[in-house]
Amino acid sequence: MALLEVQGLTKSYQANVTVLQDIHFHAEAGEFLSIIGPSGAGKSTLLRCLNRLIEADAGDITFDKKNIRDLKRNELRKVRTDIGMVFQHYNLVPRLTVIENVLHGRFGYKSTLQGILGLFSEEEKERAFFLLKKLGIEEHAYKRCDQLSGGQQQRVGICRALIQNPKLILCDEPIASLDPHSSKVIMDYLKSITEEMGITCIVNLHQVDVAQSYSDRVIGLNSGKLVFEGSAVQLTQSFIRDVYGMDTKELITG
Ligand SMILES: Nc1ncnc2c1ncn2[C@@H]1O[C@H](COP(=O)(O)OP(=O)(O)OP(=O)(O)O)[C@@H](O)[C@H]1O
Repeated sequence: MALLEVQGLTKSYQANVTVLQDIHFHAEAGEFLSIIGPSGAGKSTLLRCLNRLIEADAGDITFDKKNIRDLKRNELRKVRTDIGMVFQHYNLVPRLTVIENVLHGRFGYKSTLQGILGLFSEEEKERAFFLLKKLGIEEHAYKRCDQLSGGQQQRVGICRALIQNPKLILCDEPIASLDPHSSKVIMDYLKSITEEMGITCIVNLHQVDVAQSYSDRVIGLNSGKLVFEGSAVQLTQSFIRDVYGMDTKELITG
């Protein structure tokens, strides 16, 4: 069985305006899956429905054999420790240090009091340093996050997701605020996470060429409908036109 199975997912924010319509797809363990589509297609809504940051109206989301949409608050909290999230604007606490931000990824495992007091074990701290080293930013561990570049902050965001020991990482336009070099660094790290750690990554992207280079599979949304699902190789010009209604040349990042 796939790690994640989505069936018939539907979402409207307002009556008669369907943002996601009957979406079906799956993601295997260790797979790198991109979601592409024009602005407003529903990519962020879809990603956020997966961990119930946004509540879908209908459909099933089966993650690790559990139907996410049926879970009660405490069960959902537990399942969310298996699902990391990486955001376009990093969502770090700017005045806190890099290491403190990374350790925030352990909050899902703590009681409220432990969380407030910032009680972390030596093992958790060692793991945080290990991850910072892996992402090449251990020298910045004690700097405030607002002293880091965008690319470095995104690496902190990835470390914070990884310290959860997730099975799945959802990345909502992780490179949309970054220059081409930093974007490549982040995409390379995300790819290595799937390959070396076996963690599934689902990544919303605006750049078709990036999706094609990094993904095992791509899904394409247009106006809330799934209009493509297949391997990067199967994503031909004709399918790209179905997704965007235009030629790829306008979508290549260069
Ligand atoms: N909270 C909300 N309330 C009402 N409508 C919303 C809300 N969030 C998103 N929408 C609408 O839902 C549609 C899909 O938005 P969504 O952000 O999921 O698209 P997207 O593909 O991620 O777009 P982008 O690439 O520009 O980020 C858009 O028409 C948007 O205006």
